[in-house]
Formats: sequence, C-alpha cells, structure tokens
Amino acid sequence: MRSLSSVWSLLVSTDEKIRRQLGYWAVTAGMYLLCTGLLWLEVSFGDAPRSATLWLSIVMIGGLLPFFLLIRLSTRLALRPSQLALAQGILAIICTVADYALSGPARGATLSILLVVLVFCTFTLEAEKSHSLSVFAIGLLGLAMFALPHIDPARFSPRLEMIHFFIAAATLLVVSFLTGKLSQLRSHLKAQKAELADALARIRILATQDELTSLANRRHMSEVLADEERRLCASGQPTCLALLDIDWFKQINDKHGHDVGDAVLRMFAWQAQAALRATDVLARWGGEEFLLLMRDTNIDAAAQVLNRVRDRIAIACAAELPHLKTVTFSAGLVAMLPGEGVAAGIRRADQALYRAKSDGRDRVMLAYS
Ligand SMILES: Nc1nc2c(ncn2[C@@H]2O[C@H](COP(=O)(O)OP(=O)(O)OP(=O)(O)O)[C@@H](O)[C@H]2O)c(=O)[nH]1
Repeated sequence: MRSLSSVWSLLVSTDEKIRRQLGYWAVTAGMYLLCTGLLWLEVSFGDAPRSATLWLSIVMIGGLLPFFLLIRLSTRLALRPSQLALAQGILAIICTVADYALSGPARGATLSILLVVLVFCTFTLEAEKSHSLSVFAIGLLGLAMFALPHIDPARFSPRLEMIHFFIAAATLLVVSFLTGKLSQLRSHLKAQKAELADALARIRILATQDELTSLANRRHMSEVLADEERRLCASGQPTCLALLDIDWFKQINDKHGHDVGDAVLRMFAWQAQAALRATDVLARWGGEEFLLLMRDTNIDAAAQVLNRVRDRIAIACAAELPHLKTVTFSAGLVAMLPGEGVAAGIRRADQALYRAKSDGRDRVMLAYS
C-alpha cells in the first residue's frame, strides 16, 4: 500500500502546482481521446479519410506523453507553467483545426473544442497570451476554411465555410475577451492574496514582537508561558525563570537622552539574546525589565547563563556606547517548583530582583523556595 502511494507520488509529484497542471493535462488527454474516438467513428461511417485520421490520432495521442513528462519535470527543466500551457494550446488548436478538416458533415461541432482550449489556457496564461492564442486560432481556422473548398470542393462548400468561419471567429473573439477579463481578475486576486499574506505576516510580527528591541513582547511571552506551564505539568523538567532589570536606567535617560536610553535597550536585548540557547525565550516584560525563560535548565546552569549575559553586555557597552560608564543589570532567578504556576514563579523572581536592587544592584539573586 505504502509503495503504491510512493509510486503515485513519483508519478504525479507532491508539488501542488505540478499536480494541478497534471490535472489539466488529464482533462486534455480525455478530450483528445474523445475527439479521436469520434473521428474514428466517422471513419467507420465512411465520412472521414482513414490514413489522415491515423496520422492525426498519432500526433494527438503521441503528444500526450511528452507533455506529461515536460510538466512532471518542469521544475528541473526550469519550464514555467505559462510556457507549457502556450505550447499545449498551440498543439491543441492545430489538432482541432485538422480534426475539422478531416471530419465529415458533423465537422461544425469540432469548433466548440477551440473554445474549451481557450478557456483552459485562461487558468495559466496572462491576458495578452490568451488573446494571441485566440488570434492564432482564428487565423489558422480562416486559412483552413479558405483552402479546404479549393482542395476538396466535393466535401467543402465555400459559402458554408464562410458562415462557419464568421460564427467561429465571432465566438472566439467574445470568449477571448471574456477569458482575458478573467485572467486580469485572476492576476488581481493573486496580487491581493500576496498583499494580504504580507499584511498578515506584518500583523503577526507586530502582535508578538516588541517594536524597539525585536524581542518577544509581554503578550506573546504570556502565551509562551501558558504553554510552558502545561508542558511543565506533564514533563516535570527543571525550568528556570529570571527577571532582569537594567540598573539606574532613569539616570541614563536623564543624562544622555531618551535616544541613548533606547540604544541601551536595543544593545541589551541583542547581547542577551546572543548569549542564549535556541530553547531559551527572552521577552521585554516592561520598560527596562526583561523576562527570561530557560527550559530544561537547573539553577546552576541558569546562573551561568546570566553571567554570560553580564559579560557580553559589559564588552558590548565598552565597544558601542563608550560615553556611558557601564551598563549593568540586576536579576531575580527562580527555579520553578513542581506544580508551581508560572505567575507564582514570576512573583518569586520579582521578590529576588527587589533584593538584588536593594543589596547594591549588578548582581543575580536566587529566589527563596
Ligand atoms: N529610553 C527609554 N526609556 C524607557 C523606556 N521604557 C521605560 N523607560 C524609562 O526607564 C526608566 C526606569 O526607571 P526606574 O524604574 O526608576 O528604574 P532605574 O532608573 O533603572 O532604577 P533601578 O531599576 O532601581 O536601578 C524610566 O525613566 C522610564 O521612563 C523606553 O522604551 N525607552
């Protein structure tokens, strides 16, 4: 069963776009088979020539496999869907006009196939290419309808061909106009969809990221913590939380201005983030306060992480903001207790932070259990 599905995937690809094109190809193949069958029915009635019908059948049915392969390998061959659709459309028009030339008295019905071809191409072709294809169909049909009464006057009457031509040309032009409009609508919808996806991505960023530091914002961090609480209940893994607060930040603002204060916040966020592992989550919790979640981390390892952050900030501050004396932070660190809620953990971290501040700042204080 599994090998059957992998053979199917190999055949029709897993790429959604290629699968859609192969779907169109399958419908086209059905149409070709139907036309060929009907033409052979006419041969059996003595209304169509046998050898010419054989050649046309070979071209129609034989053309299916190369197109299947071209579509299937289009990514590797760097073929665009519009290129393939145009080539398929041209072949279909040529075959339909040949079908018309070979058919007996029922030939008028084959003209409706041209409409199907044009409508099909609308799904992939731009409006201008759809129009060009219609002009090609009208031109080729006109040429055939003009030549056929001269080649075989017994089967083709010039007057009837002229009427057929005007009806077919008018219908093709109207369909071309309508399909052109559809193509434009489709491009418009596609552009709108891309704009919406962009806007959605921007909204998602705005909703989850702090604008100044690009860290997770408080709202997003609250969601992360709610998930973490559920995970903790289930796994019981050691998890640490730390509240980090930049020391004397008001003085930095007052002495050097708000812009420098902002630059300190950005530098702090960038350096702290760079010192963390991919599984740690750092968020801007308030003005100059940050909350750090360290999953699967015991208290000793978490203290080391905070020391790493401290070292990076001291180095970066000396390099990037030499006019500031130094930027330090105080932190309250807590190891979550089994069954303890995140809110209670943050409260303990806050109390530890308060002690770190009152004990002189620039230090990490462990929370009481
Ligand atoms: N530049 C800047 N300042 C901010 C921002 N958010 C909050 N602040 C300022 O951060 C300062 C925080 O000051 P305090 O709460 O007194 O803390 P502190 O001066 O760091 O003192 P300690 O925490 O006790 O060391 C306030 O002056 C806020 O206006 C911000 O986005 N940008």
